[in-house]
Amino acid sequence: AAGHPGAEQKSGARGLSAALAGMRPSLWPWLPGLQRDPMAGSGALGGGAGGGQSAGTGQGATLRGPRAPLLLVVLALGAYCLCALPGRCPPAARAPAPSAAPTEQSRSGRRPGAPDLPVASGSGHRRFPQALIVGVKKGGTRALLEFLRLHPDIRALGSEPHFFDRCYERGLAWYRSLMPRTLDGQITMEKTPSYFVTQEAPCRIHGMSPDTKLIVVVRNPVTRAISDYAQMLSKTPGLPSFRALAFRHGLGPVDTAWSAVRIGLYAQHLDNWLRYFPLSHFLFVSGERLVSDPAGEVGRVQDFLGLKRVVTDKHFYFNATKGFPCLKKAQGSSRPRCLGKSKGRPHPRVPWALVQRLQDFYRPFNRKFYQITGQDFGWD
Ligand SMILES: Nc1ncnc2c1ncn2[C@@H]1O[C@H](COP(=O)(O)OS(=O)(=O)O)[C@@H](OP(=O)(O)O)[C@H]1O
Repeated sequence: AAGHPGAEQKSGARGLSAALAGMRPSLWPWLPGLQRDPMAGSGALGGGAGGGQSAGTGQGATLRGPRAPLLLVVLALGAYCLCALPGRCPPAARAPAPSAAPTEQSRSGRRPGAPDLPVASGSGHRRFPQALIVGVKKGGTRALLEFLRLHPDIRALGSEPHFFDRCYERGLAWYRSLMPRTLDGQITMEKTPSYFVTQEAPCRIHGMSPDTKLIVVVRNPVTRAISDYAQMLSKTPGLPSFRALAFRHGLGPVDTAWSAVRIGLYAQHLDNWLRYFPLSHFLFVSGERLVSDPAGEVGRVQDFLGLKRVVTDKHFYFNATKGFPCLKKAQGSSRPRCLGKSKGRPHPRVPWALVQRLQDFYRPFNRKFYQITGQDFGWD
């Protein structure tokens, strides 16, 4: 059911993606010793195209030999599997044309003269998103999207398409076919939190449209990591303890190879995005304020999108049972609605000493993030 939090597509087949993803380490000038790693284990998959290239590296001699067709079939199958495994990519609204290089016009998503895909039924056109919620996982991305959907000038995809991380081979025509129809002046949006930590995502999104507006919901990286772990635990009850995963050998240094830790290195991920987009294309939303003052944060997002502030405090109430703000009326309904059980899960208890160690670990990254964004998120 599109639009329901339960409809979100979550990670899968990570091993294959990880195996295919290329390694791109690069040193951080301001934090010597830390490397930028691919996010293969974090739900941030290095897209199949890159994977295909990695898998093919060094195979030049073989490709010219008699096994070349077999190898090509294997590579094509691998790339196909990355996007075709059940539950990984949402079905297209209708069969799209095979992937083709987009024209300048089709990239823009704003239909400057050239026709969009023909309208089969309903009104409006399916367009590329002009704005994306690109992260972060467990930041509050679902809440933000559901709040924004109340705005009449926003049409958003309910599920996470994972196009720029997992399904890129399906092509831009396929991606656009997933989008809801919009009338002129309406904004198309989608959210996939793993984009923020996907090495290839900024370049790919820039290729779709360099005008794309990018929204990042950030939350204290320590709480975020614990929230991430709570989600993992709900899916895999026998998981090792938080301590065992977050610290090497349970006692040693913080393990940045663990996705729940690595996702919180916001400054490091942002650095990759800033190679493709100027800072003015970003809006950073505080996950904490989204809970304490949802109308205020959604107000900032509406301003950023150039929309009238239609969603205001009159749309929210605080649900004491849930412990979160909820909507007085959900989109397309006259009834109140809170997010589902997967949002606002109880967190496992993590000893205070470990929390402190993680806070200390993240402090320089947080400071760098505040410095780049010009916003103090108050995590330290
Ligand atoms: N209004 C409202 N209702 C419920 N939950 C809310 C709300 N606003 C923000 N949050 C916080 O959103 C956290 C989940 O973040 P995401 O939606 O980004 O998670 S996901 O990456 O899509 O799985 C979720 O994290 P946990 O509390 O750890 O479950 C919530 O804290």
